[in-house]
Amino acid sequence: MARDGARDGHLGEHIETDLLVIGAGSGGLSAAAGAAQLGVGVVLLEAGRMGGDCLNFGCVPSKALIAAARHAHAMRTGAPFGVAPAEPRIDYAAAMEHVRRTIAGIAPHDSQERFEGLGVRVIREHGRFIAHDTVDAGPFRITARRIVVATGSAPLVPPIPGLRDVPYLTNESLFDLRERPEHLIVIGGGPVGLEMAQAHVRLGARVTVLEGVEALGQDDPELAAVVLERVRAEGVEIVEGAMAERVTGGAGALSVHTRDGRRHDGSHLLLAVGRAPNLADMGLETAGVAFDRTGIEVNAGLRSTNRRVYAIGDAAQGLNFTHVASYHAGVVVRRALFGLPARATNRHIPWATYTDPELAQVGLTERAARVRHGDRLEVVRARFADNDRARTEAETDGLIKVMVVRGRPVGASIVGPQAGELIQLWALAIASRLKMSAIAGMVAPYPTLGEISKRAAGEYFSPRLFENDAIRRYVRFVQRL
Ligand SMILES: Cc1cc2nc3c(=O)[nH]c(=O)nc-3n(C[C@H](O)[C@H](O)[C@H](O)COP(=O)(O)OP(=O)(O)OC[C@H]3O[C@@H](n4cnc5c(N)ncnc54)[C@H](O)[C@@H]3O)c2cc1C
Ligand SMILES: NC(=O)c1ccc[n+]([C@@H]2O[C@H](COP(=O)([O-])OP(=O)(O)OC[C@H]3O[C@@H](n4cnc5c(N)ncnc54)[C@H](O)[C@@H]3O)[C@@H](O)[C@H]2O)c1
Repeated sequence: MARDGARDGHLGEHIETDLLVIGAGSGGLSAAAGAAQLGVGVVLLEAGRMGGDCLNFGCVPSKALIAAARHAHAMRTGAPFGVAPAEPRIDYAAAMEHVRRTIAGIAPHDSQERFEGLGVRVIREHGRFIAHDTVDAGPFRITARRIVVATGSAPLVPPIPGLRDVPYLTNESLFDLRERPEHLIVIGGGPVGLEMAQAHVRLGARVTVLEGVEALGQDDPELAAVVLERVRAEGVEIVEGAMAERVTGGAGALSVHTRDGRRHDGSHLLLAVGRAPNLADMGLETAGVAFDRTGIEVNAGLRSTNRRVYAIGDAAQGLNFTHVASYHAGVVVRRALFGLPARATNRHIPWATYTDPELAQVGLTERAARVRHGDRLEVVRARFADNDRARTEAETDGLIKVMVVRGRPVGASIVGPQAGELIQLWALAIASRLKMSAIAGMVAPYPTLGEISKRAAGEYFSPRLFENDAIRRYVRFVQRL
């Protein structure tokens, strides 16, 4: 409902609505679509591009560039298959054109027009709280019964001396490049850094990754090591324990000085040292919404310290993934619109890093499971080297580890081909509290990479079956009968 704003001293339009969503990225779009389709009045604010980070600067462009790089890599590595290896002639601008086309192809799904078609009132303005239930956005003042903050995050720019004096790239500018960097220095060995490092080396750039602590440090170190070994073998120089402390030089010739006293020279610099939630200039204090540098403080129902205001996705404290933002949106819709006691948990949330080989995780890592469950933990493993499909593809690097407590998986870690696809079975198993017997009993088509999951479950039961004297005696007894 819109009313004349002049009465409250505001000269623009004053809108009253059931739900105001701030931010049209993965989280905000899911929340707005869900609510609008239930017939609720929704206003959606977006200050930048519809689709947010994932579509414009994150998942989609990075995976599109990775796909281009995979083609280049395949040309160099055909020898074992009898295909003469050839050094590809790479048109970096054309690879980036594939990135642009991919974004453009998906954009209509996230567009203003589509959301207006769903009945959402889309306003392309920056939102700022002026009261606990009211947000100003350009000429609009919006009062809402419920407000969802889905403002996402931006690349963290640390206060490294000299950094602001050199042209540096982030995920927001990298995909605008049309000329291949000659020597890309990446600060940060997390998923952004490693995915883009491998893509660039495959596309013919020299690449150095400087990681202050441990590369891919959020993942199981044994599995992360498999990725790092491959990425290094492809030519990326990965320096761990190399905290960037100072940057010197200028466009085309810059140097990063690390705490260990070394200097690393390159032509371009990519910052990939994490994310900062987009919460500045939002008037959150005015609205009584508590937050810190990691995001808005929320309870299990994703409600902030202001009971009308929810926070989802990268704007909330917790994991930063597109599927988490969408999952959060579902929790908020169920809670705010249906009044259901929905709660968000990370217990069953998977994530994957799309290097080659891929690295995927759901639930507890071995280290975390050991701390939580102590001696009750059993870890079963299976290797891609023992998977027939992986052999046919000559993709035998990698393994799966499943953390099991009292017959149920509490975590799974996979490094290897299509780990991001393979982790999904374990995400389902953990979410649905399935037993290992359910996985062992599943019939998987042969030959598939997915058989590795069944094999891991088999590893759990093998010692129980084949090394159990009572079972052996019973089988002998049945045979005598
Ligand atoms: C390079 C890279 C690769 C990634 N790859 C993956 C991947 O493969 N898989 C995966 O799951 N995740 C990936 N991520 C993470 C993923 O992009 C984010 O977790 C996801 O986009 C978060 O969604 P969101 O809705 O919380 O925020 P966003 O998508 O960032 O959307 C927030 C929106 O809010 C708008 N906004 C901000 N403040 C305001 C305001 N005050 N008023 C109005 N609008 C505002 C912004 O303009 C933005 O459009 C990647 C990230 C990066 C950087
Ligand atoms: N495949 C995916 O799902 C995917 C891909 C990319 C990004 N993401 C999301 O985006 C988030 C951000 O990714 P990211 O890789 O930017 O951040 P990250 O926090 O995961 O990794 C950043 C790395 O930079 C290092 N670092 C920090 N300061 C440094 C310095 N001064 N010098 C050297 N190293 C330094 C840290 O030790 C850390 O290892 C991830 O947490 C993830 O949630 C997901």
